[in-house]
Amino acid sequence: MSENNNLFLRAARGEAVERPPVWLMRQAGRILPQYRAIRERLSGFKELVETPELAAEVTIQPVDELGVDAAIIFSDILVIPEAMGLTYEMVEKRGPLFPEVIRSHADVDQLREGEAAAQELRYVYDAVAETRKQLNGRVPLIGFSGAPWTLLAYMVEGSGSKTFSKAKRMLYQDPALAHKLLEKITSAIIAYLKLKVQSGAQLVQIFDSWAGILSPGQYRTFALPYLRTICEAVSEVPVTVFAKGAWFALEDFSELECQVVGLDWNTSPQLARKWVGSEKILQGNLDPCQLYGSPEEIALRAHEMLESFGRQHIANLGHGVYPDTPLEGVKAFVNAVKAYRYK
Ligand SMILES: Cc1c2[nH]c(c1CCC(=O)O)Cc1[nH]c(c(CCC(=O)O)c1C)Cc1[nH]c(c(CCC(=O)O)c1C)Cc1[nH]c(c(C)c1CCC(=O)O)C2
Repeated sequence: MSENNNLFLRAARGEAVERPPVWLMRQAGRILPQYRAIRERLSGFKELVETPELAAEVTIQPVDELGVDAAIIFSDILVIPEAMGLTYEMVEKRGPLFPEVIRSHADVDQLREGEAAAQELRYVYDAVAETRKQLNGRVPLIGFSGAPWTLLAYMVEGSGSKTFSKAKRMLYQDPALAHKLLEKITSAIIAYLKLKVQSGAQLVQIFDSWAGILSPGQYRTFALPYLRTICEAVSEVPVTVFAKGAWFALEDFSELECQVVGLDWNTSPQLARKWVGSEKILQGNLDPCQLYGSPEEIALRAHEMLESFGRQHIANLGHGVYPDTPLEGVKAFVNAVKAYRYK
């Protein structure tokens, strides 16, 4: 079947579409039995990320299995810290771990930045090119990166955390050090995203997963200026900014040079539209836990969501799909969106 579906890109560019496109954050992963089968054969998560043929294979799995309108390249936001010089480990059932973390100006001085960092990630560009080749126009391919603040959070904290208090402590005790690190991260992200686009990524999404733990003032100081720089620098393709928990910054996002703003489930579509303004496309935002419900209930809630967003919308969950979500629930969501038509 060689169907060419560019609904997602048309919607992201603000063109008129017959229904909203649908995809899910974290669609390539443990919800799919096909993914788990490949994962079990391998030494670990990093082997999958660093082998372009395998990364391409799992990137395309949700397109085949779920019928989503976009693919997102299988990788991780932590490849950037690693390219800068901080190796990460993915510990089974516990998540990311950085054996070495950033504590001082000397630590930051040693990190690679910009093009030098981005050149370390050849395996990602190869995976993007391979995926585009195999997709052969079926659906557009999304590239992504972590946002500067979220990457700083991992590089200073060293692992996931409820509070990220070590990372936040740096913002209060040594803001100059934080800014120096954020600048280096930002230059690496920009070079990385440009190479990803050159390799075939057709839209890029910036994940600011830990936006919601900053106060509005801190977000304006330590996150927004760097997001602005990235959005201005990456003008080749549409850009999506997804800052989880940052409802307080939605008004600021209206001024970013991005086309799409991702929303978590804590924000109502109406309020988001009011704050973000009429220009941008909104993406989201069903509660991932809704997919534990019955298929009928999921279809009903998806329909309600689509009605309250109206046009200029890309359907998604409000965060990544949880690994233990029944496939039946995921499919009920995707199919409900695909059955919808704008009036
Ligand atoms: C914060 C963050 C990370 N990684 C990512 C984010 C931002 C999105 C978000 O807020 O959820 C982004 C990411 N990570 C992964 C993708 C792949 C593409 C997709 O969305 O389908 C994407 C877009 C694969 C992955 N990244 C990871 C997995 C699971 C690892 C496995 O297969 O064993 C996958 C499929 C591991 C990972 N990677 C990360 C954590 C905290 C973990 C452990 C928690 C978990 O297990 O989900 C860091």
